[in-house]
Amino acid sequence: MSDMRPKLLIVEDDPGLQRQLRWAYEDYQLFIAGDREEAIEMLRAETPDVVTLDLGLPPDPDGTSEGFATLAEMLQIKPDTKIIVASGHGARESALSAISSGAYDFYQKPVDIDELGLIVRRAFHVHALEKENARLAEAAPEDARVLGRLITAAPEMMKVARTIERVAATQVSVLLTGASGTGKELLAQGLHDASPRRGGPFITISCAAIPEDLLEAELFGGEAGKIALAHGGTLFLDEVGDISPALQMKLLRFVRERVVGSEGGEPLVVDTRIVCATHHDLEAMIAAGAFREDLYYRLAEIVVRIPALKERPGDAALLARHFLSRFAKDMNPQVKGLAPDALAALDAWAWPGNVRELENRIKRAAIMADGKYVTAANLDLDGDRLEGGDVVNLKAARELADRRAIRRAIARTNGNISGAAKMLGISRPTLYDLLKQYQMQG
Ligand SMILES: Nc1ncnc2c1ncn2[C@@H]1O[C@H](COP(=O)(O)OP(=O)(O)OP(=O)(O)O)[C@@H](O)[C@H]1O
Repeated sequence: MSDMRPKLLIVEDDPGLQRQLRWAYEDYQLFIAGDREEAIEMLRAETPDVVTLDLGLPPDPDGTSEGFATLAEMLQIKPDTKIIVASGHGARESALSAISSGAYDFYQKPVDIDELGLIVRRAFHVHALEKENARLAEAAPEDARVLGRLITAAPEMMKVARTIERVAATQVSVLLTGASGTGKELLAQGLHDASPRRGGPFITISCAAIPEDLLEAELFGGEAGKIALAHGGTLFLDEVGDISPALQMKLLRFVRERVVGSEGGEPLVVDTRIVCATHHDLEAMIAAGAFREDLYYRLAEIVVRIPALKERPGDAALLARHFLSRFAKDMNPQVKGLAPDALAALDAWAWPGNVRELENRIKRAAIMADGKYVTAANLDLDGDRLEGGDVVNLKAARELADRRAIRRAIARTNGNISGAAKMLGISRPTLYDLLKQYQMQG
């Protein structure tokens, strides 16, 4: 069976230390190089994701020149390699300049195996994250786009989009039903854009947002009314279930006769296509006498039900990435993606406000994130925010990240330590050690 463990390359010229390190990493496939030439050869042959590199290599074992040359060459060959450099005691400066040359992290000799183990593990974790985010950033946008601006990978939503495309070419009236924030307006716009009327205006009016007397003027107010403005295009009546019985009557008359009154008293003939949306159950409203049945049948020749975000598997993450890349670009360019705990939290959330809520949360998180990745805490979906206070130093930050990842893995595997260890990419004994170290038992 092929070895599936992640590959770690150790570049170290001291045979004693080589031996010591060989025993320390049971979770990885180890490759050991004693000088630059061997290191480069192994990098090319095995393409390890993480490398630990001693800066004092022959022929300059007491200096750092050969170490820096190796670092530069490796990064040139494989820039995504996470290289952790080792510096001698008191050589903090060279460690820092290695970081500015592209090293991922550093540790100081003499080696503390536990500390180095933690750094190596984090390096693998970060590498995996970056790879996953890069893959998704490449894969998602174009093929996940339907009807122009709609983003989805869920078959339920694809079906909706296909229906919209098909009815767009016809003259039938369409009623979109679905909860708030599911994308009804976006779909109505998509319908207009896919229809022969795309060159005409797309006029929207939200019937719930305007008091009744104003709504009447907005709709029917002669040449300046929304109905007349939609001539040659599409009129989108959002929240049509909220209009009063008197206005329902007037709307019915328009739908039948296709004319509105003008200032001069002459009726204006309006050629527009009506698309409606509502989050109400109109059939129940009809049964209760709150909505006219005759109007309903005029407006709803085709009814398209839009599934809630929760009913579209995978879409929360897909949309989150889309919104994040948009907002991060404008507001916080260092943010590159979503951390695994954020993805897990997106998955677990019920999304009562649907895509609109998701969009707002991602916008806020993009601003709040202070690293490369948006976390569950940034999304405000994280139960354990108490720990999210100011981070004192890198060690504390690592511990915090470890604790979060561990707690989440244990929660997701229902307390199964073996399963959680597997999910975290570490051995069971290592996980037990961490639980003890962080006093997370019980
Ligand atoms: N599938 C999607 N892909 C990309 N953006 C989306 C998607 N669905 C919704 N949005 C965006 O989410 C926000 C809410 O969508 P929209 O206004 O269309 O929802 P709605 O159902 O009309 O909501 P409401 O009933 O509250 O008016 C908009 O900014 C819209 O662009």
